[in-house]
Amino acid sequence: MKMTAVSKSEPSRLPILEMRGITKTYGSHRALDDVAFHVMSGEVVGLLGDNGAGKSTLVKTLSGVVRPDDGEVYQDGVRVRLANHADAEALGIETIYQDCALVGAMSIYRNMFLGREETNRFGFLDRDAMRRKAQTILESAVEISGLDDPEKVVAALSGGQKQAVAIARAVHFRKRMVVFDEPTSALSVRETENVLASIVRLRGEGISSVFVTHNLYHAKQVCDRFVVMARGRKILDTPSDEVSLDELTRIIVSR
Ligand SMILES: Nc1ncnc2c1ncn2[C@@H]1O[C@H](COP(=O)(O)OP(=O)(O)OP(=O)(O)O)[C@@H](O)[C@H]1O
Repeated sequence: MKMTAVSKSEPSRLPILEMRGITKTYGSHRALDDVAFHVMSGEVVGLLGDNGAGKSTLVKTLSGVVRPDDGEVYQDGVRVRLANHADAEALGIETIYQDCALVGAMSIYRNMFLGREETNRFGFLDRDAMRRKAQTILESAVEISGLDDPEKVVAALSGGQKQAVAIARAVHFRKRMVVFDEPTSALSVRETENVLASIVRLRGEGISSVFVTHNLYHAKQVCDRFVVMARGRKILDTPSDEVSLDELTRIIVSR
């Protein structure tokens, strides 16, 4: 991993993640054009914009799924590599997509420990330990009904319940930042409220969130700052209390 120290004049105010000059081209189309994006500790950043604005592409660079053609990434002021999923893991970034990337055929507890399975001293999977821990995690991190049995198969869960499992996993493994890619678009009103409450709870734990959504009301409820994209460029970066919903709508629609 390439690590280059940069100025640390204000250590406490360094972003936990900062991207500079991010560019991504598909053929002749610039999906991201010299984008600067940062997230502070415990901050909820709403990533907004019309269809095709570049939100998903930016989120995919954050989660290491898309490798930009150009640009730099810094964590706590130190230049880091973010070129694949393993890099994102190492930087403490968890992405929660609509389908949450959980394995449907596996139980809740197996999904919670996917890739980080606990083993006993003989090297075998310690299912009891994982089951017990999953139970505790679900009880403490998730306020959503239907998640009391860690043995339940994930395919049998609703969209909101799946997201709750993914969120609980992020909290338990002390992620620094959770990226939500349109998490509420397929959820019921109650499930949406639960996801929004989870984002607020994550902030309480000092975990930052990037919240991609088309729903400005939801964004306004939980975001500290808005970043608006249009045609691959960042066109607005503002504290959420400095812009009204009407203004936001106008800015997004006018581009
Ligand atoms: N794999 C790809 N191949 C070619 N073009 C792509 C690819 N991914 C994205 N694009 C293009 O890049 C642009 C930005 O797409 P992106 O999915 O990032 O937008 P978005 O803001 O997330 O839109 P939406 O809200 O509709 O999901 C679009 O014009 C899209 O067609």
